[in-house]
Amino acid sequence: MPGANLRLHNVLRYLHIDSATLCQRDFSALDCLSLDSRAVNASTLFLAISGSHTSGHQYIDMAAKSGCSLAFLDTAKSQQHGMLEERRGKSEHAISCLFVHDLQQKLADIAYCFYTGNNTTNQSQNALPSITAVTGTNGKTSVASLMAQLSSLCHEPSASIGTLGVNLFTKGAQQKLSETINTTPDIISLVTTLATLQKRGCTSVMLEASSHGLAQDRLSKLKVGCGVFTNLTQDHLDYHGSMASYGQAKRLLLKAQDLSEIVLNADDDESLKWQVETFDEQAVYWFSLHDLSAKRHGCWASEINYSTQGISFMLHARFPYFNAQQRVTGPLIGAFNVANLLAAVTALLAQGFSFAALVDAVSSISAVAGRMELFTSTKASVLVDYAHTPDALKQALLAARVHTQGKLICIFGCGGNRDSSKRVLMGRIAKQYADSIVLTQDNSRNEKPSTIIADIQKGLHDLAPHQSLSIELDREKAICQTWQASSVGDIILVAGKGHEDYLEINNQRIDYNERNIVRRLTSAVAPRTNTPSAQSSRGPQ
Ligand SMILES: CC(=O)N[C@H]1[C@@H](OP(=O)(O)OP(=O)(O)OC[C@H]2O[C@@H](n3ccc(=O)[nH]c3=O)[C@H](O)[C@@H]2O)O[C@H](CO)[C@@H](O)[C@@H]1O[C@H](C)C(=O)N[C@@H](C)C(=O)N[C@H](CCC(=O)O)C(=O)O
Repeated sequence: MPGANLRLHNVLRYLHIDSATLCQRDFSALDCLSLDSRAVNASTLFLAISGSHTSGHQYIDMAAKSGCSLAFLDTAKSQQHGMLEERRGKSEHAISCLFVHDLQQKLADIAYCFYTGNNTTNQSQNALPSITAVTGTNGKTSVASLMAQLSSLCHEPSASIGTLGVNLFTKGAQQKLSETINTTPDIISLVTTLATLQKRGCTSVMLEASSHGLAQDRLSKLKVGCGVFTNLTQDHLDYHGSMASYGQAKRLLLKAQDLSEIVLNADDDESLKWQVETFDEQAVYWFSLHDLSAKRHGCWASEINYSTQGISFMLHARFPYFNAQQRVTGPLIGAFNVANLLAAVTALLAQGFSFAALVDAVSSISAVAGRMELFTSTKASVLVDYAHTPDALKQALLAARVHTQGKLICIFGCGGNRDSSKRVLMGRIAKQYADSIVLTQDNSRNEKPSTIIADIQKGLHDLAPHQSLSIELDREKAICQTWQASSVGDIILVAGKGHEDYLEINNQRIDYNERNIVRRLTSAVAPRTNTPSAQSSRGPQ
């Protein structure tokens, strides 16, 4: 790996700027790139470009204050390419500014030169981890995470990049490396992350490709070997204007460099549009909850069982060079997760993974933290989920229902100082889909918890004879007491907090980690097993 000066030298060579331009100033500390003045320090080369709201040029002084010593400024043809200017703003911190023509278009190549020393996209990317991009309205995060877990269980360390930040998986164990501002980061952040991951031994990366990211060309200089499309439902119309252009933005993935394998959802009509737009050299694979038509290659599921231990189904794979089938089991909840798992397995098989190794690996996967995360025990199984809107609560309860053999118990509250109209709706949904309801505190902020609970109760009149309602404001106590009173076959859905690690009460954040509370409670009695026991005969709803 080139040293800091060598990195800069590589970039200057690519830009056809003589290194002597830098007048022998010492930039040896530079070891990373950033587009954002808020993220720079003494070792950052700041790349100032224009955006839709503002321009990086306005933040040169701010970057200097943070210790940044060199900035590249995007410049029109009127200014001389390669001109160096010393700036000393109000802060008295000096910063060297180098003017670069069409900096915006050169960002990817600058990043490749800086981090890999190569100035061709092909060479550079071969040195970095391979990329699978996952797009679609729902399931991106889960599919990317499942793929990274499975790949790491079968092969080398693998990573996911998306809504949950940058996560590195080694033999299935997850390590969070950093947060991401955008689901799909800008090209500079992406190449920076790929270089960091490569240093840590990571060989493959599963990247969430948002429609904004695709529409804004964030991936255009990235070599994406495999693309996965999950589904399309209504979202982001404020940005894309119509479902047609939202769908079109997603399909821009087909134009990604080097895309050779595409995985489509045979149960989603939008996939047909993808199929029509694929290029000859792209191989198409499918996944489905139903038998794939004999002409299609890919994976499907049959004999799906949902239990308090998770999902279990017969995995069928039909690929050009092999056919196989075997039962797989995993601690995941809901038909949508069967689909997510099928998408992940199909994409990995398409890339040459062994069927037997993948089947083995499935039993060791975990749900995404705080998203229908299953904790099994000798009493009820507990699901920790982030659902905090009426629709999300409904979907979580519907998914949990098919796994329940006894009672479905729902523990939840609502936030304070926010949209109060959802409270009664969430009450109604709990009444419609749960057997027992326990109301408790969520982030009440500076509202009285009893007022919030009274609002939820307005949706909980006239419960059926088999239903029960209780109230316990102390959230941890509510969970412990409910679990103590539960029986084998019951499922307790604790909704609202998910992966968060605080409660906001009286306008103060207090430490509160629901996943740890539930893990302690359930594992004190029995460690989690991944082997489904008694299974529900009910199908997905
Ligand atoms: C509308 C939109 O997508 N905007 C994105 C766009 O911002 P922009 O072009 O408006 O940039 P700008 O704010 O004008 O700033 C121009 C330049 O000045 C820099 N700057 C700006 C301010 C400052 O203090 N210092 C500084 O250096 C900026 O880093 C940027 O380089 O380019 C930025 C850099 O790549 C993105 O971070 C930013 O995403 C904003 C944060 C955002 O909220 N985007 C959402 C809509 C989005 O992209 N969401 C999708 C996920 C959607 C989903 O699936 O749910 C995503 O991929 O995250």
